[in-house]
Amino acid sequence: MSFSVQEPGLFLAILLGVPLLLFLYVFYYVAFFYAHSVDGVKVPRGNFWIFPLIGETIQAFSVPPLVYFSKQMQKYGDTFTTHLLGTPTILTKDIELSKWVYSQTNKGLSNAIPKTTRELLGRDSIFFMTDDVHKRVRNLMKGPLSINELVGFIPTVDKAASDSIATWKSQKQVRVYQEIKKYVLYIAWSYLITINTQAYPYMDQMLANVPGAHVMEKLAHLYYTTQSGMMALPLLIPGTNYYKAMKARSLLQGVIKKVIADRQNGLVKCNDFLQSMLLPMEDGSLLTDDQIMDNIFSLLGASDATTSGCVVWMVKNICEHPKVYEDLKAEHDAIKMSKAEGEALTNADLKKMTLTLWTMNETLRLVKVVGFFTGRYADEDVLCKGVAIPKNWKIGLTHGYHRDPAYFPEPDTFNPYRFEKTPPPFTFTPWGGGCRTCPGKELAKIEILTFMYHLITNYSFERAEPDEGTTWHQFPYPSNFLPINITPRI
Ligand code: HEM
Repeated sequence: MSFSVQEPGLFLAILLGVPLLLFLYVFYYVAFFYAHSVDGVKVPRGNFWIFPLIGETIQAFSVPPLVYFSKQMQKYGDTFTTHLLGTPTILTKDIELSKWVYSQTNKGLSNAIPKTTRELLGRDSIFFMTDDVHKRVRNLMKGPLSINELVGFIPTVDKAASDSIATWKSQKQVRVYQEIKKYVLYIAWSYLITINTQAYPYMDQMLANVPGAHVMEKLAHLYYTTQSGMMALPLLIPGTNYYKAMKARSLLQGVIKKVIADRQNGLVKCNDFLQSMLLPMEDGSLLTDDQIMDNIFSLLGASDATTSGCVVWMVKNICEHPKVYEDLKAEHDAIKMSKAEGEALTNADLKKMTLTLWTMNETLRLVKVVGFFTGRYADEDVLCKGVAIPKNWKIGLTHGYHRDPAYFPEPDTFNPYRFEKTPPPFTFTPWGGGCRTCPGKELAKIEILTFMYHLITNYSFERAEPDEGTTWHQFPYPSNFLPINITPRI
């Protein structure tokens, strides 16, 4: 259909009607937005820009998140209102408010995770559990993820780090982020669900059409395909990333379900995380297959970008701080000297890596590796510490107090030695807080310290591209995956 000056009525209606509708919509939205309050308390000051669906999304994502936060916080204070990715959002660096939010699981707040991620992680994931179910599943996970249990896993991590570093022998340059991601994923699979091709002969058949030289590579391929759908538009149309991700997930799901069935039938018994998930919870009930599967998926996802992100930023920081690098060499060389050739690291060795631990902490203080926009959705109107969080709004936790000079003098300077003194309570929260505190932090520490030991004792390294930028795609990482020039140490 076309219209022309022969249809002046229609033309005039469109000419006046469209702007009028747009004006009314924006007017309604402005009124609706500013009228928002909880028990008479208005939402914090801020700006949501003129188009409600877009809000400040473009401004917020076109600069590093820290630049955006500090600009808005200078204008509006430690807690401000904005509109990001279609959601009215309150962002805060206020310690009391953050502490309160972290401590809630069942009082009207749920994890703010995009819909696509939710579908791919699975609805029965720990990330979306609340109330008693969350508590019971956390308690079940506590055992296998405790340091006492993990001590027995250190030799496996040690071998994985040593093997990973050994593959660099013929190379002069490696990209740290790519290498570390392979290592972290391998460990996650090994710990969560022991994959043994002899015990699971059907796996070869199920994965026959998946690219990869062996089962682990095929599983990694499926995992990464699933991951690529996490930030994609939820279009279930052949060819889209989301469609491919859902297909990969369904294949992985089939494989894991068969492994679970073998364990339940007692055909295979392994000492891994999955075996612990088959035990009864404190009320005597068992997890369903879907709950087990979704949580294995969730732990794979939760461990991957975070641990890899931490290591890659640590290596970058070490390259840029020669004194720290020299002191770390001394720390690791002393441990190496105390061990026989090829002897695996022990928990006692890891405990000697004090400066490495401080370097990890300092890195996590400066870079929020879990992504800058973590937080909670309000399932009902919430009033907390004088801040109104209306129903369906998001409260985003920026960890901005990590850069508060009152707690961390010269906060923008990389200085691991500051961790010689424990920071004041709740000023340093890289693992979150309250009942959702990261349950994988002990495993992450073992992976990180062990990898740094093998890297530092085997190679001298320097940045190959000192001007490399940062990509802020969900999780921050060096844009070219941090290429480093390496020379074997004799
Ligand atoms: C350097 C590495 C890591 C960092 C910095 C980190 C950080 C965090 C943070 C801040 C949270 C809380 C998020 C929130 O409250 O919204 C969290 C939750 C979680 N993390 Fe980690 N994490 C790391 C590694 C791991 C690893 C290796 C695993 C698994 C083995 C893991 C499993 C989880 C799980 C399952 C949750 C959700 C807990 C719940 O909702 O109850 N994380 N992590």
